[in-house]
Amino acid sequence: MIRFDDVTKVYPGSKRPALSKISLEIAKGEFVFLVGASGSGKSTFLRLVLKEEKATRGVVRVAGKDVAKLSSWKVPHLRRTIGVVFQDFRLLPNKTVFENVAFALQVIGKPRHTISHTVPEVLDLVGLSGKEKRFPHELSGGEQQRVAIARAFVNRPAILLADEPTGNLDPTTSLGIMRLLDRINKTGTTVVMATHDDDIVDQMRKRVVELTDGRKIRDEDRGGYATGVIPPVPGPGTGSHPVQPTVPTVPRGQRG
Ligand SMILES: Nc1ncnc2c1ncn2[C@@H]1O[C@H](COP(=O)(O)OP(=O)(O)OP(=O)(O)O)[C@@H](O)[C@H]1O
Repeated sequence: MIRFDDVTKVYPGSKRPALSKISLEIAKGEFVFLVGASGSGKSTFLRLVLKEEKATRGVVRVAGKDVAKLSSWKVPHLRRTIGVVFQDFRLLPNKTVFENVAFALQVIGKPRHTISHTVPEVLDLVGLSGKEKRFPHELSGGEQQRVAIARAFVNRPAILLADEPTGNLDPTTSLGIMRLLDRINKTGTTVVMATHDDDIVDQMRKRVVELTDGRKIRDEDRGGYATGVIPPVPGPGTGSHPVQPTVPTVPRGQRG
């Protein structure tokens, strides 16, 4: 679904690459966490997928297509197959919940009758039925992020990119958002999420790709936020502070 072949990105005027020689494949339906310190290149990775930035070297493929070879009139089509969610929600403040989600369908020319039945469906999916008429300032942060996810998902994109979606939320609210992203992933949507949230990564046990200074230093199935330990599975009797087993982790592709 997403494939990087030896991709390097150097921003104009910068000496150090934001991404350096990244090769990686994300299959349809995968859930991948992108982790790494601030400035390690996570957002740049997402921008290259969206063709908001061009790779300096290497090839970025999305749904089998080399994005560098897409003519400019095909870029909106590429972006329609990708939903995006940000840390700061980016809702339209003077539109209601319904209108924020409906707008995503209006701009791609969906007819009114499609909008009137699709928007309530997706608002139900994200747990916001009954709040259609609220404005963003009348919602909690978690609810605003649910609206943003509804808007990103209403067109059933093949890929959902999330850049620090829990960055402004408390731990409990964050967990609710992660459950929602997990549900969306289970519908077949490929999810790539950049995050600094170690608790979330440790609890979810998904594929983890770690970047340092633009280089990929780890790609691990069911990984934790940090290298070297498999996160604990909370279970009966473990309480809220389960003992963390220190066992070798399994690099991607080497699992038996
Ligand atoms: N538009 C730009 N022009 C020049 N340099 C940029 C630009 N955007 C990002 N960079 C640089 O590229 C590097 C990677 O930045 P990027 O935003 O991808 O990192 P990040 O891992 O997403 O960071 P954060 O976790 O803080 O969002 C950084 O050194 C940053 O300063």
